[in-house]
Amino acid sequence: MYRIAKEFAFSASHNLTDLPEGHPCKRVHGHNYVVTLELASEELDDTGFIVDVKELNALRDWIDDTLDHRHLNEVFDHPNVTTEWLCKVIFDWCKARWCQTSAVKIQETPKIWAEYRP
Ligand SMILES: Nc1nc2c(c(=O)[nH]1)N=C([C@H](O)[C@H](O)COP(=O)(O)OP(=O)(O)OP(=O)(O)O)CN2
Ligand SMILES: [Zn+2]
Repeated sequence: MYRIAKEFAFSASHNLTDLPEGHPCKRVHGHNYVVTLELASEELDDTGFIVDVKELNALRDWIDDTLDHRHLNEVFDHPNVTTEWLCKVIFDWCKARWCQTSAVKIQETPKIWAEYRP
């Protein structure tokens, strides 16, 4: 199996609305998110690529236009944009474009990451 991965970064705010009163993450706060998109394939194209990594800049453009410097609760009209939940959203966006999409990992803080890998 061949695998490639590319990182993308954005900054955004969110609040986890359904957490109990007093939990700090119930308040609006921000993160510098790092998204890692992974693609996997048993085969390579004629150039020797799974996918040209340049093509993956479509995700960078979508992140810049949709997520960067925005309030994620508003973007998704969702009360709890957790890192896990966001991994699945980005995974589905990528899978619709690149069938080789195999996982999306998001680093929310230097100490926390989540991954969606079917
Ligand atoms: N399973 C999850 N748990 C939590 C998530 C999440 O996405 N998935 N998110 C949060 C908050 O967004 C929060 O911002 C996390 O950051 P922080 O409280 O700073 O957590 P740290 O572990 O980095 O900080 P400590 O001070 O070490 O606790 C909460 N939970
Ligand atoms: Zn948070």
